[in-house]
Amino acid sequence: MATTPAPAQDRSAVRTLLRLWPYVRPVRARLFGAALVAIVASCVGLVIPLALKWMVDGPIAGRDPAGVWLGALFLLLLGFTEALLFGLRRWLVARPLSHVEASMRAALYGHLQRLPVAFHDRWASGQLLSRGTTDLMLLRMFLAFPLTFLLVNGVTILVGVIIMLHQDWTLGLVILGPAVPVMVTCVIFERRYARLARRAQDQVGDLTTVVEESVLGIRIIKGFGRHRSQERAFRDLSKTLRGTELRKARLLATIWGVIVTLPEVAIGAALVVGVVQVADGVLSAGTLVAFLSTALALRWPVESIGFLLAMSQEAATATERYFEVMDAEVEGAGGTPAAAATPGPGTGSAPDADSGSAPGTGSGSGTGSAQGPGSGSTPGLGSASGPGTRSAPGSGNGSRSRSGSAPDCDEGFAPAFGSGSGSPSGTGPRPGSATVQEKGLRFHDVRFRYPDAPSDSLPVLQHIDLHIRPGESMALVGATGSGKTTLTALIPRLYELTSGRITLDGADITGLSREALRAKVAVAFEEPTLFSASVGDNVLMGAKDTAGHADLERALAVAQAGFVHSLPQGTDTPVGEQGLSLSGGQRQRLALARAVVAQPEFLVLDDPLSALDVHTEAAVEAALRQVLADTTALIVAHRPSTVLLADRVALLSGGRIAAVGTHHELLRTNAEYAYLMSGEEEGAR
Ligand SMILES: Nc1ncnc2c1ncn2[C@@H]1O[C@H](COP(=O)(O)OP(=O)(O)OP(=O)(O)O)[C@@H](O)[C@H]1O
Repeated sequence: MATTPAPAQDRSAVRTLLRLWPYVRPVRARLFGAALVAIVASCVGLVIPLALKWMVDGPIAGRDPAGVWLGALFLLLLGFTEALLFGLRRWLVARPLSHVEASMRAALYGHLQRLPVAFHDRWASGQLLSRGTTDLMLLRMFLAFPLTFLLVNGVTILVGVIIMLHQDWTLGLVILGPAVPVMVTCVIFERRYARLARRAQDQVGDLTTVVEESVLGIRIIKGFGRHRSQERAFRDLSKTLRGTELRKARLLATIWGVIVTLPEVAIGAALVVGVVQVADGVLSAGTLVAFLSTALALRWPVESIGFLLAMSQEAATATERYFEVMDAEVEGAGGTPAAAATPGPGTGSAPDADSGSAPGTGSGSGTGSAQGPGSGSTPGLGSASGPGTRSAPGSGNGSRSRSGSAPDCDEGFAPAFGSGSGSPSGTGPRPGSATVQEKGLRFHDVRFRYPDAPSDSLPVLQHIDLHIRPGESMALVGATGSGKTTLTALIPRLYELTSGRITLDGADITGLSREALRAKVAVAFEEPTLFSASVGDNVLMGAKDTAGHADLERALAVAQAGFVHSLPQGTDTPVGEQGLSLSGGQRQRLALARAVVAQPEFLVLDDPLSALDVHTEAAVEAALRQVLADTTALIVAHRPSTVLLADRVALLSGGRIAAVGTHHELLRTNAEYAYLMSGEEEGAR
């Protein structure tokens, strides 16, 4: 399970909450206005005891009914004004705060999209979901309530205490007696509550993860009859969360008890002292009434401090959790076009070449201009121009021309790669363009270790030197877990290299802007992920915004995905969440269509035909051959039928390229390869 970073110890809640300022800034006028209105409303409430004093010492003592009616009317007016002002405050904050919540949520979502895959590998999805939902709701509630009322209540208490001291300072001191113990309790409470709030909010994230996994994996759970154990896991987590929530409630109850009891005792004591003073004739009855009314009016502002502090702590925790994600470094947009155009030692081989770019700073400086000259001929998907009529793979001389077998081979395995007959246009060196050796897709001494792997563990890939020539397709074969998927993920920079370089037509991929890189390279993964959108939208996701119906149809034809036309709404049919309304093979064909729709220069396919029946596979292969004729491709393959799509095969073993050659050469010369292919070899022949 992914983890979340350990919570910061003893952080300052105020400092943490201040980080919200950039989001609150645009609505500051409304917020301050609302706070001012609330302060006025509270102070209006404090005038009521003074009006009472006037009534008791005046019209009531003088038995003046008209005065009493006048006083009552005045009290009614004050009460009405107070209610109206509090209503106005609510109206002032409601809309801007929902705007703050929405903009924070949008910023979080945008940031999540830009974070590297390594980040998503580390973080449980439930933890991210809970940050985007529960935590942001807590923040909105904090801005709407505690933020204003901690200020409003503070001012109200201050004004109330001044009024009370002014009425009778001895009674005032009696009332102020519990202030110090209440404050000490609040400080202790705050620290403990902060720890519990953090724990509870993390546990909500864990619970969300379990729910999400269970919903997504419902078929497996049902298929294996695991619903009871899932329920148990869920129940255990909810029990833990309930325990934390109960501890929070107990803590809140304790502080509430202290905050309510001590002032009540003080009011009781003030009442006794006051009555004695009135009896002694030192204090007027009206003053005592006013004093006690003021003290009672302050009860709510004092009592609410407990839960306002609790809500503030929860908001501070939510802020902390929110910024744990927002502070994570996003993928840089890439290097400069210059760097891209001039490959060479040191150009961007550092794995963190793009790190450090703060959100929003990645200005995508690189553009398509980074492409090597001569590489721009976009292959027509269905055109099958030139040597598309490749002879049966495995013949050792793939009819597709190659630019010589020279030093593009790896680590000394250089079986004679066929007799590359003829030379394809666009592969020869031109003045100022990348040399023959540089053209195509090239791995230069690539080493890779997953960012979260222990530093003393062996890298998944090391000393990878591989050259896929322009227009060539290479199959990547290796045992399960040998690192094939990892290798393919490095080309579109889903992960940064630990060391070494990958170049496309001589341009270091770290020097290309992400946009330019992803425009050149298209990928289809083994797990075909679809989104809850229409079939057409899912496929066109791989194309430029300008792509239209013709591109869609061409890509569907290549992927043999004609089945979409028999769906109820054709290409407009929604595929449902994760495309689960389609079969695995159908999903895989749509993912393949998405990869080829943009007619990419470089195609990376991770075992793209694994879920297809033999007939569909043969049809897709026939169509794919046309695409591959003009595309430089790396195809992860487990089966000879897929391997046969490629001109050459690279065998990945022990994290290294162990051999490169044609299918038949490797079958003859490499025991491991022969073993890997043996399962289906007979059938293929
Ligand atoms: N995100 C990750 N974090 C850490 N290690 C990983 C991660 N993904 C894969 N690995 C490890 O990297 C190694 C290579 O995995 P990879 O998926 O590249 O193998 P593969 O050759 O594609 O396997 P298969 O043929 O089964 O698809 C495995 O040992 C795997 O455990």
